[in-house]
Amino acid sequence: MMRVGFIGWRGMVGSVLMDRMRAEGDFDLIPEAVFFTTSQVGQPGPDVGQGARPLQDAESIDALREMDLILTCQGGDYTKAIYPKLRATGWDGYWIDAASALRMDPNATIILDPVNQPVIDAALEQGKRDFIGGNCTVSLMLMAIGGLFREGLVEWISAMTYQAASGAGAKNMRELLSQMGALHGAVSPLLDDPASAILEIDRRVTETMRGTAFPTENFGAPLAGSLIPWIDTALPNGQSREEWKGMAETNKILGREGDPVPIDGLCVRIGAMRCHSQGLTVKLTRDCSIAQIEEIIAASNDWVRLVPNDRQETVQGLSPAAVTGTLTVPVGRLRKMNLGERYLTAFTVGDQLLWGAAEPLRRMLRILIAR
Ligand SMILES: NC(=O)C1=CN([C@@H]2O[C@H](COP(=O)(O)OP(=O)(O)OC[C@H]3O[C@@H](n4cnc5c(N)ncnc54)[C@H](OP(=O)(O)O)[C@@H]3O)[C@@H](O)[C@H]2O)C=CC1
Ligand SMILES: N[C@@H](CC(=O)OP(=O)(O)O)C(=O)O
Repeated sequence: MMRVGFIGWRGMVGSVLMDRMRAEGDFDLIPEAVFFTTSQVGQPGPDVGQGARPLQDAESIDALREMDLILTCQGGDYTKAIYPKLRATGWDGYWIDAASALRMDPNATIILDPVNQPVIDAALEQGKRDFIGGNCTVSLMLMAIGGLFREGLVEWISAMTYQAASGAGAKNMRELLSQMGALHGAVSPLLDDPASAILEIDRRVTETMRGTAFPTENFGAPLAGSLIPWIDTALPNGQSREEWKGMAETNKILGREGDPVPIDGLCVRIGAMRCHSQGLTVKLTRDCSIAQIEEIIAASNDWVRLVPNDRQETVQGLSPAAVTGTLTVPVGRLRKMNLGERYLTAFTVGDQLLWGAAEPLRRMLRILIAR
């Protein structure tokens, strides 16, 4: 593996990827890292230990064809525009992509190696060359409870999600903070006065949130102090596309499209910055003690962490505030439900820019470099 081309490296997902690759010394393993851009051709690229060379044109098929491997975080529109043209030239390099555009293509493999290394190995043996990062919510759910799937314990899952602003993009993270600031600004004199009436504060907050000056250009609705129970586009069956991905991508990741596990739920945007959370209901295929379930989950990968079903530990460790910026995927609130012994509930949190986006990509790059 000689030349690796990076596209989308300065965006939000790409920047997290670059940080992780630097931290793990990944660039030391790449003989030639070539950086592309759609808007800054010729400007100096990043220095990853090989000197800062001029950025190349990400729309030049000729330049892209020189690469043995392309890793893109540029987004689905870029993939749809460039990938078919590049393959049409006969280019047979590896394509690693953060965008969803190619995920369900039969030739593509969705990558999450701590969960589906055997699926990745089989794809490589079959000569497959397209390796696509999964949807953040799906990847984080599988990092959390992949062990239960591995043990054949999952009959079905209902996943209720609490998704961070970052999933909608950098502008949306800014808008969330602007909304928070606008709400605070509307009542700050009243907050400073301990004698002020809380219902008056609440009235002004509501008035501000509903006002035409409230910044909602990106979300289309208030998120700070509220929530948005719809993510992505609508499908004819009433699901949102984000909800559809839960079942479609999970079963593809696990390589069990022929015998799919039913998964469904509601996906909700909340005012967290970059951690997605999920409340899961799992119908187990057989009765299994909580101790056994905890053991299976804890042993399933190096990043999952069991949080005891204890108030203090949950409040301290099972939240976006505790997890953000880390690779740890805590799972807690594990207990059997009143519904019956085979109904398990769990809550999990994960950083959607790390395991939800950048981390599976850099790990796939390493897998390919090591071949
Ligand atoms: N956000 C998320 O949670 C997830 C996103 N993805 C996928 O990754 C894609 C990229 O997402 P994301 O990283 O959020 O997108 P960004 O909007 O942060 O970056 C995308 C591109 O915008 C260009 N750009 C223009 N102005 C700037 C600027 N000021 N700073 C940085 N980049 C700039 C860059 O391209 P150039 O250098 O060519 O100008 C950059 O690569 C998505 O479209 C999606 O397909 C996948 C999983 C999760
Ligand atoms: N849709 C996700 C983020 C994302 O980029 O998903 P996907 O990679 O499946 O398009 C969210 O809004 O939280």
